[in-house]
Amino acid sequence: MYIVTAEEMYEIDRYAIKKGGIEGKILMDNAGSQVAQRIVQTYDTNRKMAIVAGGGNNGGDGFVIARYLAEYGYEVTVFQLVADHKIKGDAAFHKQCWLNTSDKLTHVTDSHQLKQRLVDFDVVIDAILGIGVSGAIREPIRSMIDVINHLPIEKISVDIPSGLPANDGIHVDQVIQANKTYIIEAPKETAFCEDTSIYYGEWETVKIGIPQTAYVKHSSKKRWCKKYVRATFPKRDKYAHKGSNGRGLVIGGQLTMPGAIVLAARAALRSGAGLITVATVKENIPIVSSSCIEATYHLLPNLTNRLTDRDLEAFEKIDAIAVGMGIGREDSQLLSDLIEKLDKPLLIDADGLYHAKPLLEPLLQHKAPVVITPHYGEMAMLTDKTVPEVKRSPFSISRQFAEKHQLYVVLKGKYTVITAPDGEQIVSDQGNAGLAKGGTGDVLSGILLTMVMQHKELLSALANGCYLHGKSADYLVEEDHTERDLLATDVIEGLSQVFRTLS
Ligand SMILES: NC(=O)C1=CN([C@@H]2O[C@H](COP(=O)(O)OP(=O)(O)OC[C@H]3O[C@@H](n4cnc5c(N)ncnc54)[C@H](O)[C@@H]3O)[C@@H](O)[C@H]2O)[C@@H](O)CC1
Ligand SMILES: Nc1ncnc2c1ncn2[C@@H]1O[C@H](COP(=O)(O)OP(=O)(O)O)[C@@H](O)[C@H]1O
Ligand SMILES: [K+]
Repeated sequence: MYIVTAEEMYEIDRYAIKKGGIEGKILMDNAGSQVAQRIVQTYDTNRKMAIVAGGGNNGGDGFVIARYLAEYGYEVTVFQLVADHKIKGDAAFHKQCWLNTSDKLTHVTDSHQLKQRLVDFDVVIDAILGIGVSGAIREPIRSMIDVINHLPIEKISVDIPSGLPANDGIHVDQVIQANKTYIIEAPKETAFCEDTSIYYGEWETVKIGIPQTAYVKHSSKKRWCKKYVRATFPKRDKYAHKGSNGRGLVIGGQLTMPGAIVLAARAALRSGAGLITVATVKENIPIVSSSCIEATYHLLPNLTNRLTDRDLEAFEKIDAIAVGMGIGREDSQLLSDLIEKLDKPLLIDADGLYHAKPLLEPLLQHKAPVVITPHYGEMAMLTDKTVPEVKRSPFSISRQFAEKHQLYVVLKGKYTVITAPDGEQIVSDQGNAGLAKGGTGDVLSGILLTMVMQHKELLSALANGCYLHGKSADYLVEEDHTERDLLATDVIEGLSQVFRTLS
């Protein structure tokens, strides 16, 4: 499934109209009829339907929905919230179609009037504003949205809750709080931003006949799902040996944080790595090795000094490195040596990200791919922004950072946004609030380390890793655990169930 910005959606519409030869009027008819069909499946015909229509094409969809719902036997009234001259083009065409068969059209000019009218209805269908919204919401629409939000009736939004922009990063002013949104064709960025997804209520997409090629050409973002995982997940070679499944190195684990590397190493092994070496301080090894006996160990005198020739020689055999889990924030030369002296794919997580911040220049010169896996707080630190700023613009901030520093960014959260250095993005929305616990990020790093070693294409490697992590948590919560008791170690054990569903 593709995710779009408003600009991309307009390009996609234009492509369907110009190249596909499907007229805008037909697309609008398809949109309205598809939404109406969904409504029919949810509500009895004795429910009174109010459609609130604005002046753009979203309002046009509203007129089409009215016509189809009336055909299905509902009592429908359209409340037109703008002056007649504002309704143009395809929307005016469909308004006329409605008027050809019905006289149920009421002009409403202020919010008091709207409130009085709507009290008699069971469901309000919000076709006020679509993806063409810009700037602060103007009166009287602003107060009308407020009135609708305060009415105790079901609210169904068409394409997007009115008032909400499609793109991330825009200040949200006044928005319909929908119970359900029928999104036309492709979800917009704001459906995957923590601050704005709430306005959509539940949502589903309706197809209106736009060809897939339009998305391939004009969208740079996908929502990752099982279909993509199956298509990109590497097959395990029957004749594989441990060397061919990837030799990974996990570096980290201060004396106070040995658990972080245990989780990462075990997750990497459970994800199918051939060999995992843990490089940590001597005192940690008895603890770590008793929890992860399959790994091998490399002693570091500390996590701050430069790497010795002996270290570098040992690391030469490695296919990829994950560094930073439980490494602490003391001044350290370790990361700069890994960047300068080894040309291995490098995944940097947790405290490693604090060490990476002053090394963004050398990281740009690193000969192998670099992946960073920040949560919102770490991303705010890396970009000198605040957490609310990152939350408001997860797509644009990740893209700017990935393009500028030529690295892969995995911005973790309820919606994890994965960005390639060329700006292509994937959203992974598997997982649940059971993952909101210390250690689950370390597990993700281990899984991603293995994925990086086993895939040819890195963006799908990272997306597949996030899918495995989230899906494991989802299965565990559906069966043996709850969001409350789920632990990071459980997520490692749950991986086998996810792998089974992929074969
Ligand atoms: N081929 C197409 O173009 C299709 C478009 N569709 C619908 O068309 C919508 C987009 O249509 P439009 O581009 O006409 O955009 P809108 O329907 O969002 O309408 C934009 C109009 O709303 C008003 N407006 C914008 N910002 C405002 C603000 N801050 N305060 C008050 N009023 C404001 C302006 O008068 C502006 O012209 C989509 O969301 C979707 O519902 C569907 O019908 C499917 C096909
Ligand atoms: N509410 C949530 N829904 C889905 N996934 C979540 C949620 N909260 C956290 N996660 C996931 O859990 C992981 C937490 O990582 P992180 O914050 O780095 O934890 P830690 O560093 O403590 O191990 C990320 O993969 C994130 O996407
Ligand atoms: K709307």
